[in-house]
Amino acid sequence: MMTPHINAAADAFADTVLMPGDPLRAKYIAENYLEDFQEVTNVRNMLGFTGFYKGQRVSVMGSGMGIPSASIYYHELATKYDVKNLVRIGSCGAISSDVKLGDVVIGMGACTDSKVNRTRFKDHDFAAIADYHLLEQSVAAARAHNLPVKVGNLFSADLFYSPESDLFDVMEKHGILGVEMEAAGLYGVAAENGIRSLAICTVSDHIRSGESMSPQERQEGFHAMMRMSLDACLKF
Ligand SMILES: O=P(O)(O)O[C@H]1O[C@H](CO)[C@@H](O)[C@H]1O
Ligand SMILES: O=c1cc[nH]c(=O)[nH]1
Repeated sequence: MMTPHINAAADAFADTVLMPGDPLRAKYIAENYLEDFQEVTNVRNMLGFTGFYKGQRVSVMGSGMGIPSASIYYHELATKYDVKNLVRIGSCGAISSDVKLGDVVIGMGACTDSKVNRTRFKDHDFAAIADYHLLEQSVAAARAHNLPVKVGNLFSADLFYSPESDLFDVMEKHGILGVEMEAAGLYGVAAENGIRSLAICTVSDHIRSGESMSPQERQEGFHAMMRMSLDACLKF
């Protein structure tokens, strides 16, 4: 079986796929956390792997950056590979001084300046929300790891380099925990196809202070999020 963007066999993916934007973060997770793993797809170098974590079959695959790229993979995994749970494990920028570099935030909801959910939802405002079960199990896994996650709203931006700097003030006023580029699209695809989804992000940049992680830290450094999301998968 193949889609235009995934060259994996029909049964190549586990029910749960963890999805960083970066395919090399996916490779890193497979190599460092999964046993008996195999590369199952590599079209355009958007690498995907399936292996075992604490005895449970789990997959990890890159999504690319931004809702248009990621939605292709979310859609094909949901509709062609019968995947049940899509969990984004990404990076994000923080705005509030209450959210620090390295903090893990979970998107109970995701606002966006993208039109994709309006396109799906007859131009009305679709409330892009996480699946409650995945959220609950992820918060429980974080507690078990003594990882103080923050749960709330994300903002999925079309532009990484936005000219609208005053939008960050509006986001902060409305309690946005993290700015990233895929969660609202993920929640839209999941709702459209009746599957479960969640976005978990590690803060890699502070938009106010200018603090920023290196590319290598973004690829290989999010161990707290990797461990808690893999442990959460055991309960999905
Ligand atoms: O680190 P990932 O998961 O790619 O997530 C964030 O990083 C990318 C931008 O640098 C965007 O994809 C954004 O959502
Ligand atoms: O979209 C993103 C991702 C990481 N950091 C940001 O500031 N924005």
